[in-house]
Amino acid sequence: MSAQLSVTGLTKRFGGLVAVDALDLAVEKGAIHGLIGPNGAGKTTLFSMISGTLPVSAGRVEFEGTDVTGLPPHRTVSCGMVRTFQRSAVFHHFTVIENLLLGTHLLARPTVLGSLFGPHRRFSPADLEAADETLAFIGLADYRDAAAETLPLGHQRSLGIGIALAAKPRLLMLDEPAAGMNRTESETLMQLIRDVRDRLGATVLLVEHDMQTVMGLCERITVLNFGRKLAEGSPVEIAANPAVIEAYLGLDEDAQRVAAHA
Ligand SMILES: Nc1ncnc2c1ncn2[C@@H]1O[C@H](COP(=O)(O)OP(=O)(O)OP(=O)(O)O)[C@@H](O)[C@H]1O
Repeated sequence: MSAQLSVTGLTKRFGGLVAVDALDLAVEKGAIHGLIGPNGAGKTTLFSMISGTLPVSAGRVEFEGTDVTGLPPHRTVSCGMVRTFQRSAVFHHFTVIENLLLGTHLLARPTVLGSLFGPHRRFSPADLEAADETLAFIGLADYRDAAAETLPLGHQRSLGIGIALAAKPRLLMLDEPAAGMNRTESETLMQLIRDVRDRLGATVLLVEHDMQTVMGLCERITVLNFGRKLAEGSPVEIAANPAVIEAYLGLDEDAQRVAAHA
């Protein structure tokens, strides 16, 4: 099977620091693929290069056979790749349905102002219908007209995913979606991510520190360390990999989480 996302020799240098070092990564269509690694391993930098928010120093990113290296974010979105950020990216003062409506327009525009005040600022009945569909899909129909800032963290994260879904991604990239969540919230999130793959057919690539979420959700996991690929395999293979456990040693919390799944 050929990869939907193919990263070759991708490199990011910040002055003398090589944050991502000649990395190769293949993500299969329809996979839920996890990216883990100790703090500073280069996970977010990799995401940012793939999604076009950070220029690459070297290497190539191909999506569905097209070279998307260095394209700005609104172009990668048009190609079908949508990324969320570590902190939940919702518009706090807007209602839930307004957030989803903005998502439709925002993600495909180069600037926020362009989306709010540009020629397409009026929402059509079709936009509203699509936003309501997404609202039901993310399980927030009861909160339709609530201000986003009043939602609990788990719901805000679901809304963040809903905003990303408005752009109809074929690859959804999630940066630490479960950060700060309690177990119940992360279970709900995991089900939503499975639904994104199973019901919408999107591939999911996620960075996550919460091992229970990663191990329970992903079919394939890539481990980064110092900007390089340390290991790749199924959750069972990764949890039993001595190099992976070694990389996490000394980082007490993460080490315990990895060891707990070995
Ligand atoms: N804009 C920047 N300028 C300089 N150095 C940076 C910049 N962004 C990241 N780095 C450095 O690059 C390395 C990789 O950082 P990155 O945030 O990608 O790691 P990460 O694996 O996502 O870490 P975490 O799990 O803590 O989010 C780190 O050493 C970081 O300090």
